Amino acid sequence: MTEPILTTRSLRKSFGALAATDDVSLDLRPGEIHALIGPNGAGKSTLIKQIAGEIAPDSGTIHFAGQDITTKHAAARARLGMARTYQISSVAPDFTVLQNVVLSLVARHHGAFGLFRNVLKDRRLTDAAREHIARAGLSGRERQRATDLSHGERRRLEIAMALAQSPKLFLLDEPMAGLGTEGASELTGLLDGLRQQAPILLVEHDMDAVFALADRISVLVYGRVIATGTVAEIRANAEVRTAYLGEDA
Ligand SMILES: Nc1ncnc2c1ncn2[C@@H]1O[C@H](COP(=O)(O)OP(=O)(O)OP(=O)(O)O)[C@@H](O)[C@H]1O
Repeated sequence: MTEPILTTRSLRKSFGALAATDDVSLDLRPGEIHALIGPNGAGKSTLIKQIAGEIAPDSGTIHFAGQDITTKHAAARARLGMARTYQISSVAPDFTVLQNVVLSLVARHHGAFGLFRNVLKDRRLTDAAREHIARAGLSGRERQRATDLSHGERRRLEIAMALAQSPKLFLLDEPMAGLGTEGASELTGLLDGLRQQAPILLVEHDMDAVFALADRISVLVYGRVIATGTVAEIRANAEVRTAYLGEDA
C-alpha cells in the first residue's frame, strides 16, 4: 500500500487535568478524504492545531511527507505543503480575488517575484492564479473585492489560495460552517474533486457532507479515537452510534 502522507502516533495534549488529545494515532493516505468527527469538545480542533504546528503535543510524533515534523514551526509545515484553509484566512478583504491568489502564489515563492504592483502584471502569475480560481469555481469573480464575496465564495477563495501553495495535504476545519444547504452541497462537490490534488483531513459537523465525501472516518470522543473505518463501518458501529451519531445513525 502507498505510504501515508501524514501519520500521527500516540499524540497527547492535556490542558491541566483535561486530556484534550489522548493517544491519537491516525494517518492520511494519498488521494483520500479522512474525516474527523466527534461531539463538541472531543478534541478535534486541538488535534488539528497540533498537526498544523500551532500547539505542541505533550508527547507523540507527527510525520508529514516523509519527515518527522513534530517540533517544526507552523510556517515550516506550510512550506512543506501543509495547507490549512482556516489559517490561510489571511484573505486581504480589500484586495480582489485575483490579487489575493497572486499574493498567495508570491508567498509560496518567497517573494522571488519582486514588488506586488509589478507581480500583478506578470502573466505567469496571473495566468496561474486564474487557473486556481477556476478550479475553486470562482471564474468570473476575479475582479471582485474579497469583502464583497458571499460566505460560500469566500470559502472558495480560501481554497484557491490554498491551491496556490502547491499543497500536499489540506487541513480543513469545518469548511461547511455557516453555509446553507445549497452552499454546503456546492462545496461538497468542490472538495470531492480536490482530493485528486492532495488528500484532505476534514473536521466537519455536517454529517451529510462527511458521509458523501469521506473515504474513512475517525471518531474522537473525550480526546480518544474510538473508531476508524469506512462510512459503512462507522454507521454500523454500535459504540459510535451511542457516543455520537444517536438517532441519525
Ligand atoms: N487553550 C485551552 N485551554 C484549556 N482548555 C482547552 C483549550 N483548548 C481547548 N480546550 C479544551 O479541550 C477540549 C477539546 O477542545 P476542542 O476545541 O479541541 O474540541 P472540538 O472537538 O474541536 O470541539 P468543537 O466541535 O466544539 O469545535 C475541550 O474540553 C476544551 O474546552
